[in-house]
Amino acid sequence: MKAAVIVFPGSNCDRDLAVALRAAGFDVTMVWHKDTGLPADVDLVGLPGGFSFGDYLRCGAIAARSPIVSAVVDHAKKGGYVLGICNGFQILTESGLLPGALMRNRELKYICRTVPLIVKNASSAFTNGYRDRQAIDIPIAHHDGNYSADADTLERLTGEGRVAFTYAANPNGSRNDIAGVLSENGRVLGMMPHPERAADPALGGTDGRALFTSLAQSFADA
Ligand SMILES: NC(=O)CC[C@H](N)C(=O)O
Repeated sequence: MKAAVIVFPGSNCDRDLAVALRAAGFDVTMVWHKDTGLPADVDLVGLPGGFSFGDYLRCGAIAARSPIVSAVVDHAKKGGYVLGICNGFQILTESGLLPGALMRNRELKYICRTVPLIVKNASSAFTNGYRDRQAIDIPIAHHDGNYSADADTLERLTGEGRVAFTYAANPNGSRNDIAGVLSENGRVLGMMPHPERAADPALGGTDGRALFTSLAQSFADA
């Protein structure tokens, strides 16, 4: 099981993501954003949280034009798995791999706290270790986490079971309380909350761990 974690200038959750993936059994390679190719036979690409390129223009907009992101888009188009967390989710919408956009939080403030989520789809490769409707606590840390998409897209996401997680108490104004969405084939997940920050008791919580073990189990079963 091979994973690549992409490192952009300003990433700050890349090592945490690598630690969580390694704990679940992945062999992880860190890949610099200027590289043009992913390691051979990579199963999963992780786009980490942080402040890539200082959040200039829009969060994730410059990172989405990095050389490596073309390779990540090709990987996804071939049916590869991609996990984008927080800034990684913003990069996924900016690169067109996921629909919608992450706008400024409703109160225009940076929010950094643990929030309750509801697992809306427990059948994806990312979430099969959870139960449907399970309540979990995961930290958020963002100023642009307000998920927005047009009405048709929101209806499609809900109808196709592509809303992976919702907020139990909406902290940022996201449409339909959306905290994480899946691609049409279920192999790309973008989420604003940080499961890698809740994957070890020493971090104050373990509700994020099942996301990494779900993935590991999915690859083991494949
Ligand atoms: N923790 C993060 O990845 C933050 C993402 C982005 N810089 C924001 O604040 O919205």
